[in-house]
Amino acid sequence: MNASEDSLAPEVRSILDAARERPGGDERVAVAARSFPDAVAEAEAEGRVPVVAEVKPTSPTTAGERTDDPVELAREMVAGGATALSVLTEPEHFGGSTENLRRIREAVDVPVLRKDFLVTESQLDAVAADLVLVIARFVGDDLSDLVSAARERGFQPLVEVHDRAELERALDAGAEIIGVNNRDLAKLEVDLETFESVAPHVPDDVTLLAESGVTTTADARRMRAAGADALLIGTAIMDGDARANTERFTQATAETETSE
Ligand SMILES: O=C(O)c1ccccc1NCC(=O)[C@H](O)[C@H](O)COP(=O)(O)O
Repeated sequence: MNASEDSLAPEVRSILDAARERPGGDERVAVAARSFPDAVAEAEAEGRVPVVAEVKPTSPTTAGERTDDPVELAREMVAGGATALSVLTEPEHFGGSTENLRRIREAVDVPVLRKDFLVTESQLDAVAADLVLVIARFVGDDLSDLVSAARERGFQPLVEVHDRAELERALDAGAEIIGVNNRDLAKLEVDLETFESVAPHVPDDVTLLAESGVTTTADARRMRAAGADALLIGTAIMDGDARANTERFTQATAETETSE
C-alpha cells in the first residue's frame, strides 16, 4: 500500500483490493467506438444538457439495491434524452456486471461507458464499450500505459481526476476526455467545489465531465456554469423514475427553471 492508498476510505480500499483480484478477459477486444465528443456536440446542438446517465444498481453510499432490468432502465434513460450511458460493471460493491453492459450496449445506440475500477491492461478485455474509465488515483504510474492500451483497443479513455496534480498527470498521459470527480475517495464526501476548482485549469480542447453529487437541476446548472461539457449522474437518476429524472437534467438549461 502506498501513501496515497493509505488515505482511502475503508469502502474504497475494499473496492481497490477486489479490483486487484479480478481477472481480465481471455482475448483482446477491438471496439468500433461511438464517438462521445460527437454525441455531446449533438446534444448541445439540440438544446439538451449532455448527461451521461449511470446504471448503478447500488453503491457503498446508497441504501438498498435496484433490481429491475438494467436494459429497461437504460432504455428509459435514453428516452429521457441521455447523451451517453455509464454502466457499472463492478460486481462486489455496485451490483454491476459485464453482462449488463454487453446487453445494454446492444440495446441502445448512444455511447456506453464501462464504469469500473480497472487496474490492469487485461481487465480492459473483459467486455467491449465505447468509453472506459481510468481512475488516476487508482493506477498510479501506470496511467499512460493504460490510456494507450485502451486506445489501442478502440476505447475512448475517460480519465478521472480529483485535484490539480491528478489533472496534470491525466494531461501528461494524453487524456482527451477527463472527468473531475466531486467525490473524495479518501472520505467519500461530495463537494461540488472540487469541480469548480479544477475545471479552470483544463484545456479547452478536452471534453470535460463533472462526476458525482449532481442531485438537483441547480447543481446541474452550477456545474455547466463552471465549464462542464457533460454531467455524469448516477444516484439522482436511479432514485425513482429513470426517464423523468434524466429528462429533468437534460432540460436543465440556464434559461429553463425546472422543478425538482
Ligand atoms: O457512489 C459511490 O458510493 C462510490 C463509492 C466509492 C467509490 C466510488 C463511488 N462512486 C463511483 C462514481 O463515480 C459515481 O457512481 C458516479 O460519479 C455518479 O455519482 P452520483 O451521481 O453521485 O451517484
